[in-house]
Amino acid sequence: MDNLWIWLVAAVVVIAAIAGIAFGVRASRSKSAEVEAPAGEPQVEAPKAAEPKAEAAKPAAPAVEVPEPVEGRLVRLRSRLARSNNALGKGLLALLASDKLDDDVWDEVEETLLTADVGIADTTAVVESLRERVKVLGTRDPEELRRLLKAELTAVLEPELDRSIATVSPSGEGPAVILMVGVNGSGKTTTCGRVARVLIAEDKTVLMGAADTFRAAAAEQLETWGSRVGAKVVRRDAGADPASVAFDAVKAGAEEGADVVLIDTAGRLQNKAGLMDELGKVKRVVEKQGPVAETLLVLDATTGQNGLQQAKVFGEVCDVTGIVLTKLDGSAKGGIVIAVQRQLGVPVKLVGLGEGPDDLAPFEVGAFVDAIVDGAES
Ligand SMILES: Nc1nc2c(ncn2[C@@H]2O[C@H](COP(=O)(O)OP(=O)(O)OP(=O)(O)O)[C@@H](O)[C@H]2O)c(=O)[nH]1
Repeated sequence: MDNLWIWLVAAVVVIAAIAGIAFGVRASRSKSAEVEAPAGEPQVEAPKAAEPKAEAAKPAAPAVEVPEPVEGRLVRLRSRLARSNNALGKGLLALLASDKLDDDVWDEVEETLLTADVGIADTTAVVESLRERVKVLGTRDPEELRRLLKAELTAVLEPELDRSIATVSPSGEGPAVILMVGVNGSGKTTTCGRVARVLIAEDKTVLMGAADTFRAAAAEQLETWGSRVGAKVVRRDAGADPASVAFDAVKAGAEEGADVVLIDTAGRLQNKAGLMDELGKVKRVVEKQGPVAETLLVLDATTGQNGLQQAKVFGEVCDVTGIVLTKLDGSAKGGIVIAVQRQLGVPVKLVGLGEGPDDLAPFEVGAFVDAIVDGAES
């Protein structure tokens, strides 16, 4: 009997020990699972051993961005324009509000416009017309003076010019080809990427050609811009003939039915004859497949008079149809918009007001003048 009790107790102890070990293992498993799951994230079930490995290793497809709508961009970026050109509007309004509007004051108005790079001919035109109207109306009311100043600036900015970006080929067939030209560092590659976003926001299909084969990083930079919005980029090795890359890009664009092909070219100094000839060749070769729809000259607004000289030389080499003024957010010389339009006889179509992907805005005369004159108050 005693032996039976001893056997019974021993059996209970053994069963309890086995149950304890099993429970311990389960508890520690679930604990380690808890530790592995990042805080705040839902716990994901561990993949079953039978699942194929390749599936787990597959990289996630990059998300395609939806660019910001184009309409109203300049209004959104107005504060940057007003901030960089605060002195211009403020200075002009302060002068017009002087007790006595005599010759000295008008000389100062002229000086302020010239300092903002408005250019001699337009400065003279604005001052003469403003002076005449103030005299005829006999007004000294600040609101009336503000209105007159805005009207004069608007008039020299030629609001009637067509500032749209061509998205149809002049031949009516194949993609509209847009060439991006300018000196080194003016922002051509960035502008190519940002124009692609502008066009994609307007439901166009875009392909880009990396014909800047001179700067090794330019093609990669362009590919990054393209991949963000799902636009294909045609590129070749560094040092390849830019004209042949441009040709291939236009061909690929035609084959794929793209609406627009944007060609990024290498930055060139306007006084380097060889490079300028090369640019002419890019254009000629592209035109074997059809006329170029648009040649956009990308100018850095901070370069002032030098930018005007660039505009002149590029205008002679490649028939510029529109100007993109970049870095206006960093320039107090917003008057360059007026001067460069006058110099080339073609409109400023786009302005860059920051380094963000959607900080490129269609140029609107009204919003620009408002930012410069009214921005002075903020
Ligand atoms: N603040 C500001 N920076 C800009 C703007 N547009 C371009 N940039 C900057 O200007 C720099 C030069 O731009 P890129 O696009 O590389 O110039 P690029 O003309 O292609 O240069 P190259 O290939 O050397 O001729 C970059 O750091 C851009 O982010 C703008 O509107 N505002």
